[in-house]
Amino acid sequence: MIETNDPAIWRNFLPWPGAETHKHARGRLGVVSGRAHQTGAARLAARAGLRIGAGVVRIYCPPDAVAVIAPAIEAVMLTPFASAEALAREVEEMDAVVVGPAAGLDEATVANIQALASSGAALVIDADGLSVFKGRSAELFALLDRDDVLTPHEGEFERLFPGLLHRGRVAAAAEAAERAQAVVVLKGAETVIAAPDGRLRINRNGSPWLATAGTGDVLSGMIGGLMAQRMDSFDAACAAVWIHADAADRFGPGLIAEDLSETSPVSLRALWMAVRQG
Ligand SMILES: NC(=O)C1=CN([C@@H]2O[C@H](COP(=O)(O)OP(=O)(O)OC[C@H]3O[C@@H](n4cnc5c(N)ncnc54)[C@H](O)[C@@H]3O)[C@@H](O)[C@H]2O)[C@@H](O)CC1
Ligand SMILES: Nc1ncnc2c1ncn2[C@@H]1O[C@H](COP(=O)(O)OP(=O)(O)O)[C@@H](O)[C@H]1O
Repeated sequence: MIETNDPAIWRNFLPWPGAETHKHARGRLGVVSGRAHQTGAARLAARAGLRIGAGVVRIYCPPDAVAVIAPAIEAVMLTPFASAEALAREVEEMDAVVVGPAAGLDEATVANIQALASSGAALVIDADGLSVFKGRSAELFALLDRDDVLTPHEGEFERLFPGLLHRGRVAAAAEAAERAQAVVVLKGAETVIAAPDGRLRINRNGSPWLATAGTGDVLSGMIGGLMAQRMDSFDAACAAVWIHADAADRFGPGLIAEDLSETSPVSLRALWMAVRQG
């Protein structure tokens, strides 16, 4: 019997600010943007990370993207980087970093992930950050720590683990976490979350309203936002997957990815009240 991803399991581990908290202590999240014509995904992830409680969120972007992103953000901050080495230096202060959404399927993305892996930040790798390693997944796995998180949909999963889905989604996710030695979030109507130590949960509050562009980018930001606040990566992934779906369900018809960050505080408040009531 696979454990259902029930909030009662991780609710008490959710991070809340205390009287002595300041924004840097609360947790710092970095999000790597793609080039000038591919910046929306990073902005979606960054806003989601801020909404879920990271105290500081900074987008790192190629220099050509500054003029596009700067007018489209407020609380989220922005730093350009001109090379993978520069990115590695800039993210030194970050607790967690999201990389991959609309990053581009090219060697620059590979180099950026290699550079990020040498930083102290825990990584959430999504979208192009996964697809770019098609046919060379061992290179990606060699870079990962056990607290890093991969967030593939089935198409991306097949690129990294060809043929594995034939075993069924649950067995496939568990084997993938073992091979990657990282947390794997296999997205879908019932998202499966697997850790390299064998922990395994299946999420059953999935919402079909999530079947719209950019919702995966939001999820990566939510996971990264909780990891930046030092929540265990597996629990952070489980909590974010549940909150993401709960927020979608609360919004319902007409949902677009942008709405998730605006609705997630309602989900968070319900969890916060449940924790306070013991
Ligand atoms: N606002 C934005 O800037 C957005 C940017 N996005 C970025 O755009 C880039 C390309 O996105 P694409 O949607 O083309 O790339 P995908 O890898 O999602 O899709 C490419 C192909 O993969 C397969 N596929 C997709 N989802 C699948 C699923 N759930 N199960 C099985 N197969 C599936 C389909 O054959 C699809 O044509 C990515 O970097 C992505 O992060 C998207 O996240 C959408 C929003
Ligand atoms: N029918 C569905 N039921 C429940 N959740 C869904 C459904 N379709 C998509 N989702 C969720 O929506 C998100 C889509 O992510 P992804 O495919 O990466 O999209 P994008 O790349 O556009 O951001 C995932 O969290 C996935 O679990």
